[in-house]
Amino acid sequence: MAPNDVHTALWPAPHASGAVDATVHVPGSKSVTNRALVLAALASEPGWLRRPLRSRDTLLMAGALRTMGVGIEEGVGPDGTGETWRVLPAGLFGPATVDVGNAGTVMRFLPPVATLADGPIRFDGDPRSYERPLTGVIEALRVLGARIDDDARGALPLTVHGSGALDGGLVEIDASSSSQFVSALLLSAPRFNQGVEVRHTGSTLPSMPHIRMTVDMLRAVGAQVDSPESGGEPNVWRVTPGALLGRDLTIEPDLSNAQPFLAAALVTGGKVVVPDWPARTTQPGDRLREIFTEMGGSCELTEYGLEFTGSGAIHGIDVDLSEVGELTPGIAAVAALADSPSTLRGVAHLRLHETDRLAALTKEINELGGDVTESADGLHIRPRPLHGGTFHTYEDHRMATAGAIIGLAVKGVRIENVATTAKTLPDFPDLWTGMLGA
Ligand SMILES: O=C(O)C1=C[C@@H](OP(=O)(O)O)[C@@H](O)[C@H](O)C1
Ligand SMILES: C=C(OP(=O)(O)O)C(=O)O
Repeated sequence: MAPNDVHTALWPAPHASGAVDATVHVPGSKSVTNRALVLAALASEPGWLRRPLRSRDTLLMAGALRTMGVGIEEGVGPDGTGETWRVLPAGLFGPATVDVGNAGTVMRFLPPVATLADGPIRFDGDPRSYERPLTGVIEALRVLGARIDDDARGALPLTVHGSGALDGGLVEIDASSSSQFVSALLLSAPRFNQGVEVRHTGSTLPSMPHIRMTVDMLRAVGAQVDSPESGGEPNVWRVTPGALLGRDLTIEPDLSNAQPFLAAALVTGGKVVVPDWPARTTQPGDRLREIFTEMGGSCELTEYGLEFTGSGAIHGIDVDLSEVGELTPGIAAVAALADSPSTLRGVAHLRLHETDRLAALTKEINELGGDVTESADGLHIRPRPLHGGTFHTYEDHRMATAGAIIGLAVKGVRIENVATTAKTLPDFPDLWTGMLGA
């Protein structure tokens, strides 16, 4: 296959001939890996990331930090076990060019890091990265003392003229289009001269668990953070300046990437076990235990992991997904196969994710015979008998896995560019066929 053909290649989504019964080892969390890389790079001593996710988004993050001077070595952990990245912090410097791909975490978390570099750091990425919201980060960094040349739209491509330090201080932002604006400012803030006080002024704020993940991970490396959850004002976060510790951190499995496998148990009335499901976590994917139970499954969380069992019935759901927006494509796919209608709400910001996910899900499910309509902030899904056809993915990993879920129950679904799952789960096709025992 010629290199470009991968984008138009069609993958015949496997149809399940019976109930699945599988154990699926899900690779590490994208969100945890990329936060851990940033925090380790800003620490005052070396650290380890054990079982990091190796996918397009995390390799872009590691590559970007390396171009700014950080050492990231392949290796084994301090006890001699486990695949590990050893991160060696160093003085950050430019000139350097960062490729953000279409990774929200890279395009938002790294401009604040770049303000601490000595020299210009240019940011560029996939065409879609030019359309994704970034103004909140750019404007906030300017208020905090940074010099940034952008394209006047407040978007990529841009150059951060790092001067080796940033004043920091108080900043107001509207993060209603992405929680990553808040996370980005907090992650680098221990290294700002005055730390930071971030005040979110917008009417809504999506993906709160991801902000809690940022706060928890900052605290775990020694940062002092005041947050709304710890008794602070709503929508206000404060980070005190200070040195960060190098840690030995084992990355949790990516619970959002566990979604298609749990969905397979639900859709086929089977059973899937995901080892190492954390007992406590800030990952939004943990909400699947509740959401997929309401949709017809049941689950048991043990020391070994999560065992999720389908009953054979799939029910529709009326749910606000604003906290867990990245679960929407997988929930929509299951909802299209349910025995009653669903309403998914609170996710208008998905129109500016990897693709316009609300439009893409509506179009692709309807082209298979479905009945989906967009609302102002989500989807109405009325299940209909579906038929085979091409499921376009718009370079969106979660569209590809959503199509694969439908393919389990509907013969003849062909997923365009399944390779796009490499953004966060390069092993997806193999894990999927392995789960099905193919
Ligand atoms: O901080 C993070 O790791 C993420 C935050 C969320 O972004 P938005 O708040 O932009 O939806 C989520 O959708 C994305 O997949 C990962
Ligand atoms: C929205 C997502 O990614 P990103 O980190 O690029 O925002 C996602 O993974 O669903």
